[in-house]
Amino acid sequence: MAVYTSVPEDDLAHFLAGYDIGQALACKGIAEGVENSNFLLRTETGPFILTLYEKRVDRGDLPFFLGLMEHCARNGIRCPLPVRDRTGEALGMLCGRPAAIVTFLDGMSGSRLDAEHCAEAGEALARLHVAARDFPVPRPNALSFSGWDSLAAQAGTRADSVEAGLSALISTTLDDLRGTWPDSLPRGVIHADLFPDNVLFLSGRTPGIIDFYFACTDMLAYDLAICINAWCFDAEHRYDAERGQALISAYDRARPLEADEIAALPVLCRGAALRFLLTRLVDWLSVPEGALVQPKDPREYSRKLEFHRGVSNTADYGWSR
Ligand SMILES: Nc1ncnc2c1ncn2[C@@H]1O[C@H](COP(=O)(O)OP(=O)(O)OP(=O)(O)O)[C@@H](O)[C@H]1O
Ligand SMILES: N[C@@H](CCO)C(=O)O
Repeated sequence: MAVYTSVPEDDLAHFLAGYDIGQALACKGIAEGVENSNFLLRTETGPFILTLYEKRVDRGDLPFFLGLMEHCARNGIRCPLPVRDRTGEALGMLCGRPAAIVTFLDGMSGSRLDAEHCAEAGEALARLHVAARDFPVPRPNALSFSGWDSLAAQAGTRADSVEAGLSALISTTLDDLRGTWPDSLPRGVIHADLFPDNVLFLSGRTPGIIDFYFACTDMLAYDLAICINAWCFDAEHRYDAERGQALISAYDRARPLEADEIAALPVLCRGAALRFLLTRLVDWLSVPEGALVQPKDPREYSRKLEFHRGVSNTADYGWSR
């Protein structure tokens, strides 16, 4: 459950009075997710998602995210659309938080992932990269390599209270990446959080893509590395080469990878594993008082990082062209 900010009925009624979607019939906090306060909002005109943006979303970035969703929808991606109020605004304030209403997307997140799910996710990611290619607004990635030192400093040696040796693993990985992090790969708009809970499968339809709130401008192959980590390990956090082969080859068919992107995948996967290890670790060590949230376990990503540290080339992921 992730509800950091509750919404009293009369505040919600006042907020909705500015929209043309009818009165609220129900508004329920949503269990999944850890970053924002999400509610399933049903009004007289149908289902919506009400989101109150929390600590990791900068209000100034919201026009980028909402504009990107509209751009992707216009370019064939099945994703939510922001609902604009009577003044044409997609972004408001509710209970002291920036807030927006988006359309509800049908579909289910895959609970038991298989190679088919991974192939669909790989293709969906590549289609998203192609669809967003001409989105005109840049947004630096605050959670790329340049942001990891400060996250590591926030956790500091408290990391070892979560798992013995974790602070050493983090500092060693940061040192390794400092000299090898790529800086000349193809760049564009990336989703940066395309985990299974952000892809909604529905038979006969392209997968729905939600949660654009980490989208930014960065290396496209880094987004693929984030997906390899999120989709291609089993419940015991062991790499599944069949899933990896399915995901990478489906991506490559929809947006052919360049040779230097292929060669860089192992280092990108290490960096992507470190990024989510660090954000999960910081959240794990600092759950706000009273928040209804189940933080995600950082040790899942220390396992994945250890795996990638043993990978010497991309063929080890089960895929080669
Ligand atoms: N437009 C939508 N249509 C249908 N369901 C949605 C939509 N947006 C969000 N959800 C549901 O709400 C859940 C949480 O949403 P979201 O992933 O955006 O939250 P979050 O706090 O950013 O979570 P995280 O970043 O940890 O994935 C999703 O997993 C999905 O079940
Ligand atoms: N998808 C992220 C949470 C949002 O950044 C994780 O699983 O750590």
